Amino acid sequence: MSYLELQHVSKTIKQIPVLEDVNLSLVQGKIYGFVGENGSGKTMLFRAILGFIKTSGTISIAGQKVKLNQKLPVNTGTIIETPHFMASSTGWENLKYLASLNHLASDEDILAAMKVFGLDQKRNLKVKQYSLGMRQQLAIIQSFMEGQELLILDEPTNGLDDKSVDRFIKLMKDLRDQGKTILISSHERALIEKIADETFEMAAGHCKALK
Ligand SMILES: Nc1ncnc2c1ncn2[C@@H]1O[C@H](COP(=O)(O)OP(=O)(O)OP(=O)(O)O)[C@@H](O)[C@H]1O
Repeated sequence: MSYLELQHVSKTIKQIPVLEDVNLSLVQGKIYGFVGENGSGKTMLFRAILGFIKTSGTISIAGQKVKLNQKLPVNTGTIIETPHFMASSTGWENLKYLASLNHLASDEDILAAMKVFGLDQKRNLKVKQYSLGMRQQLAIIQSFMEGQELLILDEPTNGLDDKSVDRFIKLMKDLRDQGKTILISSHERALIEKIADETFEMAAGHCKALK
């Protein structure tokens, strides 16, 4: 049965179609990759799935409709464009604050998630002292530390070095093996080839399956 379903999803901004009749039927427990050139609609598609923009057509997750700017049907971890954190607080304080919104991640969960990237060693540094890659690691950590069952990650490896990308790939496959459903967009086809069980290509708002 389909877990995440899009039926005839379209979006036009200022007379320009940015999503054109997108139809998707995704099952639980897989990694789905989305490739496409700059401006092809990857971010728009993810924003639509998250209920951040109004579209025509229907989007449903776990059998429930996604509604504009409302809580999603399932706990969903996201990275959409440049992640924002409180720069004058430490990495740890930022994650503790985010965890306090849902009360789902314990201190142990947060620490275990930080350890995936070795960021636990830097947890008491202020985010403004973090490198670009460390900030991206923090964004990845917040997206899965609560055991979120759906992950929607837009260009999640931006700024990561090779070792961190390898850790990210292993992490995603481990989460997939635990039954999580993961959508990843990237303009790097090589990453998507390594990580995705199924791949879609976005081009001028159209979305087509590649394998
Ligand atoms: N706020 C906006 N107003 C008008 N058009 C927009 C807006 N945001 C995005 N677009 C347009 O929507 C289209 C899809 O953009 P989108 O950000 O989804 O592309 P993308 O595939 O994620 O690109 P990138 O790889 O550069 O992140 C582009 O033509 C873009 O110009």
